[in-house]
Amino acid sequence: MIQIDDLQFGYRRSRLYDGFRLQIDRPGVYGLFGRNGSGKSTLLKLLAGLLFPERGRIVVNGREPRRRHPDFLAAMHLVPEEFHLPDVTPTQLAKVHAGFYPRFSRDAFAAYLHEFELAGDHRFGEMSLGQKKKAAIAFALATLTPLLLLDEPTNGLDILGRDQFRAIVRRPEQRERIVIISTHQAHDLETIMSHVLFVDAARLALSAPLAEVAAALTCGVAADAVALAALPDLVYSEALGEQHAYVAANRGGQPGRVHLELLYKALSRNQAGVLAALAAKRAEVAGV
Ligand SMILES: Nc1ncnc2c1ncn2[C@@H]1O[C@H](COP(=O)(O)OP(=O)(O)OP(=O)(O)O)[C@@H](O)[C@H]1O
Repeated sequence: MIQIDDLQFGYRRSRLYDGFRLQIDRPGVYGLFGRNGSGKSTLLKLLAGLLFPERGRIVVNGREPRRRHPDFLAAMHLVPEEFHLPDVTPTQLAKVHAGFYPRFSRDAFAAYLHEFELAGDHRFGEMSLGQKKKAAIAFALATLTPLLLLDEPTNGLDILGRDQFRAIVRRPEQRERIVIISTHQAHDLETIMSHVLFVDAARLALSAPLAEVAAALTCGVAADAVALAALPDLVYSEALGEQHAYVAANRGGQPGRVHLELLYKALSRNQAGVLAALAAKRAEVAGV
């Protein structure tokens, strides 16, 4: 479980986080979104205890990451965007590093390598960038730590690799963990994500279950400008030739599919509109 209160952090002169709060108390796949430079990688490093808050408090599974307590390290795994693997094989990697993770599953690791079409005896030095990334992800997913942090995991994976990644994350043994995935590849998360987190301007602008977003907002395509103009409570739109893709408040309709790329644009261009639609839906559900 994660609790961040009043976090302040910056590099040298720039203040990246100020009064930042985040609470995660349920397992799930949390998609972490935000503009370039908004601080997603930094947040993952703070959660992993690789960077320390200037002010405020971060607690992960009852421990402060900055203290790097052995119990904390055994319950968390981070795959950074860029990483180095020694020139060994996946099997040798598991032999050496599995011991750090009490829940590590050799069976799951073998199954994930198989899913990614990787051989356990293939040296990392002879693998392509995408293959190394798959091996690192397979290892990370096999640790079964209660917290898993993945920074841009699907960057460098081919189209089938992205499918394979989603298939592994959907497996039952992954459901008990908190998996936070920072990404710009919104489509890669659409079918596996349970919660959306959006960081902006030093704060957490949005933290919501995807089901709540689906109930509050409708993503769709209007046939033309006239149909678009007829939509009540429009939050965001963009032209697609004659047609217009849009995000609008969902007034009493059934929850539909959330188009994450459109949601991201709506949050970037009209954050107040998105938040107002969510607040209205919460009030409606609460019967206020
Ligand atoms: N080691 C560092 N020293 C100084 N500034 C840094 C350092 N690392 C990151 N920054 C700055 O902090 C800000 C946030 O960086 P971060 O990598 O956390 O953003 P991000 O949201 O992950 O970005 P992207 O989407 O481009 O990957 C950026 O303005 C970046 O230039």
